[in-house]
Amino acid sequence: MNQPHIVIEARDVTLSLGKGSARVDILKGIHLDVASGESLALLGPSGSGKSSLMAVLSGLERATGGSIRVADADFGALDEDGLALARRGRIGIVLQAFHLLPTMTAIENVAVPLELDGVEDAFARAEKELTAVGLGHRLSHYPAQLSGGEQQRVAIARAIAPRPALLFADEPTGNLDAATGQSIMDLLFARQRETGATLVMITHDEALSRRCDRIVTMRDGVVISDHDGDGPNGDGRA
Ligand SMILES: Nc1ncnc2c1ncn2[C@@H]1O[C@H](COP(=O)(O)OP(=O)(O)OP(=O)(O)O)[C@@H](O)[C@H]1O
Repeated sequence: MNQPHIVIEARDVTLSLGKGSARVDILKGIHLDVASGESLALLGPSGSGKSSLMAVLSGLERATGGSIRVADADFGALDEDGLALARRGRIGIVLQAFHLLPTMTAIENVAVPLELDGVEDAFARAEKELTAVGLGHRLSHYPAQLSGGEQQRVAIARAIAPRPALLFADEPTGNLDAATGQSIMDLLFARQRETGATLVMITHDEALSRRCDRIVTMRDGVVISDHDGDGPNGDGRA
């Protein structure tokens, strides 16, 4: 069998903020390989460093030490512009607060970033993505006219529309009721598998984490466990 392609390679990654007595060591030597197409849940108590790890792996924040390669880009060797370019089209992010632009309709929220990236059929693609998440009848609605679950579906469509190799999600169901959260996760997993994207998802929900191929647990800035979940590429082994 072929070796899986590694899309995230983190080696001894550290993140410290502040200087002198104000210095806080947030990530204390993270070693992580994530294979293409894998879904990975990041679990851990509040303050354990999950969001910080996601920020450095997605190129939003620069690690203090160690090395990070994502989709064959060496993040340590890139300046801010290079990091922005490396993220563009390769990395999609879905956050707990949906961060839709309130003055734009659903279709504009998805299409305008595509247009800025030079995609020619941006509106046609946005319509297709919104239809795929069940919002074909809500294209011209503004975020304020949509429910929380619908807004999160727009955010998912927007993150997936550029066909990123990597999808990061930070508690994507945190603001939704249980039933809506469940349907959003069904959708996120379905779209992730259809597009072959790798998914890294922060969650506090252990049941949800088990739906991923792999569960990585952090505590106090380090990984304390890494095992298979029940997702199609994991086999449920502890
Ligand atoms: N800008 C900052 N300056 C100082 N400390 C920070 C900063 N950002 C984060 N921290 C600290 O780093 C630690 C890790 O934070 P992080 O947000 O990554 O944790 P988390 O596991 O995602 O938590 P949560 O589940 O509550 O979102 C926390 O102790 C936090 O207070």
